[in-house]
Amino acid sequence: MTKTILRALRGERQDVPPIWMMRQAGRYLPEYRATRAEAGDFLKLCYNPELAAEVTLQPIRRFGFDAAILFADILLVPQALGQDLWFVTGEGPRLTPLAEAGGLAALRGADDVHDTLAPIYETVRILSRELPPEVTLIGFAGAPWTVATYMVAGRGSKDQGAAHRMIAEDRAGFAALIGRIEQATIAYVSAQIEAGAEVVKLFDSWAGSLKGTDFDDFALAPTARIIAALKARHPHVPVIAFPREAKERYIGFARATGADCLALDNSVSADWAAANLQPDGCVQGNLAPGHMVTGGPALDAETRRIVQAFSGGPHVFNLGHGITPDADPANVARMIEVVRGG
Ligand SMILES: Cc1c2[nH]c(c1CCC(=O)O)Cc1[nH]c(c(CCC(=O)O)c1C)Cc1[nH]c(c(CCC(=O)O)c1C)Cc1[nH]c(c(C)c1CCC(=O)O)C2
Repeated sequence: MTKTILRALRGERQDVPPIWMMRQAGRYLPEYRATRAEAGDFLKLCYNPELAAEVTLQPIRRFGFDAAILFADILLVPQALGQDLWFVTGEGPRLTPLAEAGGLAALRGADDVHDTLAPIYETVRILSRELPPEVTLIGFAGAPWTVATYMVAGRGSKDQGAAHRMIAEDRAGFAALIGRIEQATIAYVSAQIEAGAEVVKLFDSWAGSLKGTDFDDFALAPTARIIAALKARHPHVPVIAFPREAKERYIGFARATGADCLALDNSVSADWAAANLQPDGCVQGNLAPGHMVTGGPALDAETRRIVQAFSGGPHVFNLGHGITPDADPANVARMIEVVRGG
């Protein structure tokens, strides 16, 4: 029997939507914190296939989600391209800003990423052996724009100002950077699929800060080219696109890029998305992650409202963004119970 997530991604409506959660392996779980301590730090955990597979499996064992997402990070691609990467506890990722690191010319070619990323493919192989047969394995990468914002600034930023400045000052140079990330992403994600990933998700977490033709050139077009390249090699592997905070640019995004499913943030309304996006294919997401912290009757009500809003078409239940470290695992268990009819 085809797995529930694959059925949804192929456009099938189901009475009970399949469910998984962004950042389901993470610091809100005590078993994750223990395994990360055993690995040493977050990056060592990403590059340790046995332990990365272990943390991927933890939320499956604890909650029985319908999908597991490979444990890794979108910033491993810039690292594989040769940019220094480290994480500052409590603050987030740091890279040597691209201009200081010698610019695009100093980066490796897109086909040279596999030496660094080989342990990730090993994690995927372990997971495809060890996951329960009904659970779907999702691979992922960052979309080029979001990855580029970190590469240019050397860190996360609220407004992605450094990348926008580069677009204004050197549009051709920025387009070349996007092209390099795009090629590396195709190589990386193809290798994940060949190792056993059954679905791919492309995270464009900062898509919302691109407007007009910048959105077309740096969010929509690179995503469309990546999906076209993946579909040429692996036509049966569904792709989930996540142009977070794209607002009205969500409309038509699935059709224009060839994505099989749109992941929704929690700023769009479920009724609007059901009317405007679901007719084009599967939708995923939308529950505000804060409910995993606060729980209670509002969690039940919002979960039911989203299930109801999307009940007329293909739907994968998920949050609108990643679960936060202060979340209570009991609220996750309750959300799943409500989705499955409790
Ligand atoms: C922008 C982005 C990143 N990474 C990712 C994105 C896109 C999705 C989003 O918008 O959140 C994607 C990501 N990061 C991680 C995963 C693993 C799979 C999963 O969802 O469980 C995935 C899919 C692990 C992680 N990636 C990170 C953690 C926390 C690290 C830790 O354990 O200390 C995890 C579990 C670190 C990370 N990684 C990144 C940041 C900004 C941070 C710091 C912020 C934070 O701490 O939450 C870059």
